[in-house]
Amino acid sequence: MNTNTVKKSLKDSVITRWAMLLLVGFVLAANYYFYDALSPLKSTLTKEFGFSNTDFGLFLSVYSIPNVFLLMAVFGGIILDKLGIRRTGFMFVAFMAFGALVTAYGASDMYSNNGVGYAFMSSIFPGYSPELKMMLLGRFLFGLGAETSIVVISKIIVKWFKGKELALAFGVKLGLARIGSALAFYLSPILIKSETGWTTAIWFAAFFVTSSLLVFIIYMMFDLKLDKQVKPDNSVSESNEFHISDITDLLKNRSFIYVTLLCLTFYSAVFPFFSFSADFFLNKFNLTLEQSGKISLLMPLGTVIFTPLFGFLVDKYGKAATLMIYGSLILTMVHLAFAFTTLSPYVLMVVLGIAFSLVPASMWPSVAKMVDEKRIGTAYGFMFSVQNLGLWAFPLLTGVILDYTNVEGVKPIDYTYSMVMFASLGILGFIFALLLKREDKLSGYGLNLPSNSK
Ligand SMILES: C[C@H](N)C(=O)N[C@@H](CCCCN)C(=O)O
Repeated sequence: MNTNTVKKSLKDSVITRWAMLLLVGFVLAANYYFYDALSPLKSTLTKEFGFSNTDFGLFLSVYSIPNVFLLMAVFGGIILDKLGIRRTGFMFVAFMAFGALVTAYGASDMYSNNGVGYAFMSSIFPGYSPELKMMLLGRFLFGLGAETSIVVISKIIVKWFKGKELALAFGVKLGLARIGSALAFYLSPILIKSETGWTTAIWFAAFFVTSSLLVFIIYMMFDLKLDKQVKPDNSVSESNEFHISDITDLLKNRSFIYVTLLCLTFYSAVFPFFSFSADFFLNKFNLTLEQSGKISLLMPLGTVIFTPLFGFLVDKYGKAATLMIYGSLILTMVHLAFAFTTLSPYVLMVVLGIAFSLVPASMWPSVAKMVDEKRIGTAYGFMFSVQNLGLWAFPLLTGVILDYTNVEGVKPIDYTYSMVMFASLGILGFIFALLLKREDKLSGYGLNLPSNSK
């Protein structure tokens, strides 16, 4: 045998590694679809179950509770680095599917007609409707699974693409996720009119997530095969002891702290805004639900094109740290324009899509430069838990601000103060992006260098 022969593995095949990306991209698209599927239904939920703005904010934010207060994304990341991709991925995608089904059940007639759990939910916290409580439980379980499954998928991308087209792969993966979001804003307003009743929109979303569990199982077979090729002794394949120093080392890394704070502020100005956006356009521009849903979906659709494009540019030319600064600045300007002008929401949503491509396409691959691959699950998990603090607090705060600054039942709802809050988050993100770039000159991680030069 020629010992100089370099053994090729599955990940050396371009077709196989991009096919893997499509598989996990499907799981991610289902995840994002469900996350957003109920946003265009805000007014329907008010009509059917009497949801207030705050109730709706609570429903959105409960997704983040397991990740912030139980540190599930951190534990998920640690479990991932210890148990490996297959076991952790299966477990958390299953949680996500179960949570989605429970949410749909909570909105269904089956449940309202004294179904399982109805009597119990009616007996606790009587100030809230039993439907809201069951849906909150479902979204809680969904959030518990969804965030860690994104961490798992991120590690899968690093596993197959590190040293190759990493930033492009992250960009395409995010593009697939955003197709899920865009589809939600397009399909939900259509599905609520279905003959089988408005809850069809939620059941469809829940079955989409459930089907992604099957797709993940297919991915697991390839993952196993790759591990057998790369590490013949599979028994030790991805096992890794967790040390508390894994977290303390991260906390001592200033670049990591700045990127985490940027992640917190930037995403808090995007996702919570996006969840309210259909209702915002409907109220500010006096549109129908379908029209406003179509404006909302322009942002994720824009990112489908721009995120892979910026990912490709970051791989080739670098400049990730600089692009994060531009992205935060554009985000701030768009929110100010939403607050104080009547500029075309179509144009502004596309511009927001550019901002929402610049930062993710540069930020996530940059983390892989700061952290050892063996600890990438812990690092992403930590970032997600911090980020979820914002994804918990800001939808809730948006709902509270709306209820506080508007008279109940009076239309149109005024969103100005909420938009100012989102713009302020954009400014904070801009400051953290500047600090990150300055720190990079000292740390030498080379965030502004092309992907294959580090
Ligand atoms: C919401 C979720 N925690 C998140 O941050 N999603 C990111 C993608 C994260 C990819 C991490 N490698 C997004 O931009 O959607």
